[in-house]
Amino acid sequence: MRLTIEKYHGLGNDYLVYDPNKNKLKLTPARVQFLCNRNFGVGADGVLEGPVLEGDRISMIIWNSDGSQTQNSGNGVRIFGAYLKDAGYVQKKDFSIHSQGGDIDIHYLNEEGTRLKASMGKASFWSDEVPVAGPRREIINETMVFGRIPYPVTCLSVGNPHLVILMDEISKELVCRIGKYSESARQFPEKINTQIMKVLDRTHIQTEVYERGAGYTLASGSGCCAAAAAAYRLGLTDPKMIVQMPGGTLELEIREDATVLMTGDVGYVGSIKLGNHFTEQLRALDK
Ligand SMILES: N[C@@H](CCC[C@H](N)C(=O)O)C(=O)O
Repeated sequence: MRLTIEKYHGLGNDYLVYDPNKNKLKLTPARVQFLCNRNFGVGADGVLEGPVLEGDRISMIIWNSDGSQTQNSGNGVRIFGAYLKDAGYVQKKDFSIHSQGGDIDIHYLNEEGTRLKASMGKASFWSDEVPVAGPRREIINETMVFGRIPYPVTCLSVGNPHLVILMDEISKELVCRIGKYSESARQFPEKINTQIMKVLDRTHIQTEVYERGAGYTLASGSGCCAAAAAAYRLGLTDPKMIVQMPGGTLELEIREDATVLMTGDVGYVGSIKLGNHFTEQLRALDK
C-alpha cells in the first residue's frame, strides 16, 4: 500500500504529517532524515508522527529533520491541530495534544482550522529545567562565548530548550554563525535552539532562529515563545506582543504565571503519495 503524507507549513517552517493509522511503515531517525531531505526526499524541517490514539488522549511525536525527536514545536502543534480537523479526528473547538513536552491546549479560531491558539506551557529560566550545565540558577543575561565571541545569553525552556540573545541588528548570517557553535555547546547537555532578537518597541519584536536538529528555519513557534518570554522577563516589552520572523508573524501573550499563549496561522501544501521506489528505499532504512 503506498504511503501518503500531508505537507503543511507554519510561517514557512514546513512539516510532513505522517499518520501511523494510514501508513504502516514505522518511522526511524534514518527514515525521517530521508523524508526531510530537500534533494532526494520530500523535503521539510521536520515530521509530525500521529495521531497516536490512546483512549481520549491524542499524542504526536515531533521529529527534527536530522532524525532527532523533540519535546515541543509551536508551528508543529498548530499544523497538527489543522491536520486533526482536516482528517476528521477532531470536531470540537478546544482540545489537547500530548507530546514529549506534555499537554498543549489548542483552540481553533476559525471554521477551517487554519488559525489556532495554543497554550504552550510555562516558560522556565531555571538551568536544571532547560537544561544548562553548572550550578542551579536562572539564566538571565549570562555571558557565554560562542565562536570566541561573548554574548549576553538568556536561556529558558518552553518544553524544549532555547537560548535568546538580544541584539541591535539581526540577520540570517548572524544567527547561523552563532548557532553552529551554540547548538551543541558543552553547557547544553540536550543541545539547544538559538534565537537572536531585536526589540522594535514594547509590543513588537523580531527574531531569527537556528534550530536544534534542523538548522536555520524561516520561523519557530516555540522559539517565538522563548523570545517573547525572555523579552518580557528582561522588562523590554508588555506581556502581549507580535513576533516577526522571516516567514511571518505570531501573536504572543505571557501570562503572570509564565504560561505562554501563541496564536498564528497554518498553510496546507498538499497530499503526497510516495512512489514505490522511494518507499522501498525508505523501507531499507530500518534504523
Ligand atoms: N520549528 C519548531 C521547533 C522544532 C523543535 C526544535 N528544533 C527542537 O529541537 O526543540 C517550532 O515551531 O517550535
